[in-house]
Amino acid sequence: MWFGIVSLFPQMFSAVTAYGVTRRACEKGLIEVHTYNPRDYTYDKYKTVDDKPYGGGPGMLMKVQPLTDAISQARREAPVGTKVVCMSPQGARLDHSLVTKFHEWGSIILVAGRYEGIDERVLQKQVDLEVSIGDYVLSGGELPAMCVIDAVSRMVPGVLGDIQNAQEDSFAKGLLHFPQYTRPEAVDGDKVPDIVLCGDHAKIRRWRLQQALGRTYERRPDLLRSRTFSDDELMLIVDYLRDKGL
Ligand SMILES: Nc1nonc1C(=O)NC1CCNCC1
Repeated sequence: MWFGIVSLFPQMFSAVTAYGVTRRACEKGLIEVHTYNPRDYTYDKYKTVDDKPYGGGPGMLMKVQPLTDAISQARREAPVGTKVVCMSPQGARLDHSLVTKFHEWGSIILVAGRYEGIDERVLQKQVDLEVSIGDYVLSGGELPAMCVIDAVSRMVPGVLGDIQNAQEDSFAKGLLHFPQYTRPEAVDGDKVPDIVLCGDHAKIRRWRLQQALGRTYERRPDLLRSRTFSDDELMLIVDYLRDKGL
């Protein structure tokens, strides 16, 4: 997977290239992260990348030319046809299906804006899709871009080492994750559920499915809206709710 990142703070991306799963993925050549700094595409003494908004208003906007030239350089180095995604609260919400789509693309250019925003003419002419990680405003698009890099990289075969992990990821199944436990078996009298210790993997799988279904029903019923349930799954949810006195 090829990532091109347009950002005024390329050093921030060491958070994904120098740590953990994504670091190892870079070292193994399973992912590539290339950065393009608009400030390197300025021609004035002060390397100006921002300016005041026409019509007044708070803050500054990122100027067209440095940003466009940085995106153009990313396009030149990217695989032919690589799409450009801008991280923005005005975008489509990032979810598992978008992450899957980005992985299927094989390459992506991510624009991480700063300041109040980006001149609309860049969005209209250069950006294929705006994507948001949530309904709140951050200081920059770098952290959202790193969320995309991390989530998409986990889908690349070999990155997690055990392909099952990605398939097991809760949202891969459209459900929240079941509760998980590790040693010790009891903490201040709080014991790991016996079912998890029983050694019967079929029973454990069934209990985990019930927990995932029940939790999703309780906490994120929106995720279940378009899901069709088997009779068995419906019974699992009913039993879950009964066990919790709901
Ligand atoms: N939420 C967000 N999901 O993606 N990007 C988000 C964001 O807040 N971006 C900032 C918006 C203000 N300008 C700097 C970038």
